[in-house]
Amino acid sequence: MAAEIIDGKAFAAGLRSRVAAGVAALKEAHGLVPGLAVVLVGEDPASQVYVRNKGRQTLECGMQSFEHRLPADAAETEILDIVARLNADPQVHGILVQLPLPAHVDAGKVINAIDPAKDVDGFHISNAGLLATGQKAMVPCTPLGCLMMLRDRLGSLSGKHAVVIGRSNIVGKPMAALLLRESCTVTIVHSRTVGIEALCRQADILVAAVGRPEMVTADWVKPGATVIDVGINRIDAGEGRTRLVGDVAFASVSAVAGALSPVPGGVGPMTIACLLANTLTACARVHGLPEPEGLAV
Ligand SMILES: Nc1nc2c(c(=O)[nH]1)N[C@@H](CN(C=O)c1ccc(C(=O)N[C@@H](CCC(=O)O)C(=O)O)cc1)CN2
Repeated sequence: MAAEIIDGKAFAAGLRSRVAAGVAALKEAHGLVPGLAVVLVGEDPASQVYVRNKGRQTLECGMQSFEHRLPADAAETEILDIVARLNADPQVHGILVQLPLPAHVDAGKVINAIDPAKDVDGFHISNAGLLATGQKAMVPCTPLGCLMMLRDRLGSLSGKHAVVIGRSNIVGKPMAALLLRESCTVTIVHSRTVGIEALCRQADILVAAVGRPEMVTADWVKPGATVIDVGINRIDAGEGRTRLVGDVAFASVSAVAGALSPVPGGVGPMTIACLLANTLTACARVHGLPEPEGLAV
C-alpha cells in the first residue's frame, strides 16, 4: 500500500494560524508585540529566499520583523556589534543569524554571542546543553517541526525505535535528543556507520538529515515505518535546470513506508512556522507570562 504523505505545508499553515492567534491574544491582554530580527550576511540566493519568507510570515502573524543585511565581506566584529545591539533591544524577542555564514566568519562565535533567551534558532551552546540534558530550552526549528509531525501522526512515540541519519548540530543531534525525551530508543547513524542500511531497516521512525540526494531507498526502510525527509538538495535536471530532492528516494520509499514527508512540502515549511512559534514563546517567557499551548516542547 502507498505511504500516507505527511503534508508539511498544511501543517505549517495550521501552526502559523495558532501563532497568529497567540500574538493577537498577547497584544490584547498585555499590549505586547513579539519581534523577530534576522541577520543576513552575503548574497547566497537560497538564504535570501528563506530570509524574505521569514520576514513576510513574521508580519503575517502580527509580529514585528527587523532585517539586517550585510555584505559578504563584512567583518566578524560588525556582525557581533549588530547581535549586541539586538540583545539589548527590548522590541526584539527573537534573533537569528541566517546560515551559512561566509567562511571568514566564526559561526560558533556569532551564534554564542546571541542572548540564549532570544536564540529562537536554538543553536546557542546553552540551549543545546539544556536540550541534551532534558531541560526546558529553545529547540531548533527543523527538529521541532519533525517532532510535531511525528506526534501528530503517531501519538505517543514511547518505545519506538527511531533512527536518525546525520549528526549535525542543527538537525541530527537535537533531533536525537528530542526523540530520547519522547522515550524512543534512538540510534544515530552517519557516513562512517558500518551496516547503515540494516540499522535503518530496524527503524519504526526514520529521520534522514544527511544532505545526500535520494540516498535512502526502499530497501533501507521497514514496511510501515514513518519516514521524515529533512534533505534539501538541488540536483541537475538537465537543460540547465535544477530540481529539489530530499535525502529519500520518494517514489521507491513511498511504496514501503507507512508515512512519508515529501521534499518540497514537508519539513521545510515547518522550519519557518516553528521559528515563529519560538519567537512567540520567547516573548512570553521574557515577560514571565504563560506560554501559549502546543507551540513549545
Ligand atoms: N539560522 C538558520 N539558518 C538555516 C536554517 C535555520 O533553521 N536557521 N535552516 C536552513 C534554511 N531554512 C531556514 O533558514 C529553510 C530551508 C528550507 C525551507 C523550505 O521551506 N523549503 C521548501 C523548499 C524551498 C525551495 O524551493 O528551495 C520545502 O522544503 O518545501 C525553509 C527554511 C539552513 N539555514
